Amino acid sequence: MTRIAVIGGGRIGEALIAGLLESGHAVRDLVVAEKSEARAKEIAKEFGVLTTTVGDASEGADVIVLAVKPADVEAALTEITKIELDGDREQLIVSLAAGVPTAKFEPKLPAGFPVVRVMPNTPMLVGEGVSVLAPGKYARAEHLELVRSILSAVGKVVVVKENQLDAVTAVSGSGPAYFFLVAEAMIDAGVGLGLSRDVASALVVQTMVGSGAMLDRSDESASELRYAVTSPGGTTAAAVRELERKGVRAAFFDALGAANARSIEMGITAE
Ligand SMILES: NC(=O)C1=CN([C@@H]2O[C@H](COP(=O)(O)OP(=O)(O)OC[C@H]3O[C@@H](n4cnc5c(N)ncnc54)[C@H](OP(=O)(O)O)[C@@H]3O)[C@@H](O)[C@H]2O)C=CC1
Ligand SMILES: O=C(O)[C@@H]1CCC=N1
Repeated sequence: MTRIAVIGGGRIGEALIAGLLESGHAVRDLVVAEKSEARAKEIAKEFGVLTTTVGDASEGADVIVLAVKPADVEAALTEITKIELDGDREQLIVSLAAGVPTAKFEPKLPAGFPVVRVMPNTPMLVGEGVSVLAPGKYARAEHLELVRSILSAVGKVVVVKENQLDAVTAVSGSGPAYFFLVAEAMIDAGVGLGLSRDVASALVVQTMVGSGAMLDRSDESASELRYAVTSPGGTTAAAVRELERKGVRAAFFDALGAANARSIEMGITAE
C-alpha cells in the first residue's frame, strides 16, 4: 500500500484524511505532521493516525502531501528537504496549496524530483470531492497515475495544464463556499417567509442534493434543467427576474474573477 504523509492537518488535510480512511485506506499507511500540538492531538484522537514531525512523516512516505497555507509552503519544504529525499524510491510531493506553482518547489528539491500540484475541494470528506491535477516538470505519467489512484477514492479526478489551476481554484476549490453561501441565504429567506429554521434547512439541503444529482445524472444542461422548473408566468420566473435584476450572474463573474486573481497573487507572494 502507498504510504502517505499529510503535512498540515487543517481543514483540507482533515478532509483528505477522513475521505481516505472512509474509502478503506489503512490507518497504518497514513501519517500526519501538524504544527499545532492541540490540533495534532485532535487529529490523532479523531482518526487514530500517527502524528509526528515533518521530517519523520516524510522519511517513511511514498507520497508527501503538502496541505499547509501557501505562505507556509516554503518553511514546510525546508523541513522536508532536511531529510534525504529519495527519487529512486519514487517519492513524490503533492502540493494542495492554492496558487503556488510547481516551479517554486522544483529548484528547492533534489534534481528531477517529481511534484504534482492538485486543487482539491472539501467535499472529498464525504467522497464527493473533485481533485484537479497538474504535473510539474519532472512528474511522469506514473506519478500522475499514482496521485489519480489515491484521490479517485475521495471523488472525481481531472487533469489540466498547470496554467489553468488558478481558474480551477476559483471554480471548484473555492466552489463549495459559494453553494454554502447560497444555502445560508435561501434558509434565511425561508425563515423570513415564516418557515421554521429546521424546516427551511431541510428543504434547502434536499433541494441542493436533488438538483446536484440531476445535474450529475441528466443529459440536459444546467440551463435546460432550469427552464423545466420555470413555468410561463409562474413563481420561478418571478424569482429569477429578481435574481437577474440584482445582478447574480455578474456577481459570479466578478467573484470567480477575484478568486482567480487572488490565487495568482498568493503564488507570487508565497516566496
Ligand atoms: N480549505 C479548503 O477548502 C482548501 C484548501 N486548499 C489549500 O490547502 C492548504 C491548507 O488549507 P486549509 O486546510 O484551509 O488551511 P488550515 O490553516 O486549516 O490548515 C493548515 C494547517 O497546517 C499547519 N501547518 C502550517 N505549517 C506547518 C508545518 N510546517 N508543518 C506542519 N503543519 C503546518 C497549520 O498550523 P497553524 O495554523 O498553527 O499554522 C494548520 O493547522 C492551503 O494551501 C489552501 O490553499 C486547497 C483546496 C481547498
Ligand atoms: O480559500 C482558499 O484560499 C482555499 C483555496 C481554495 C479553497 N480554499
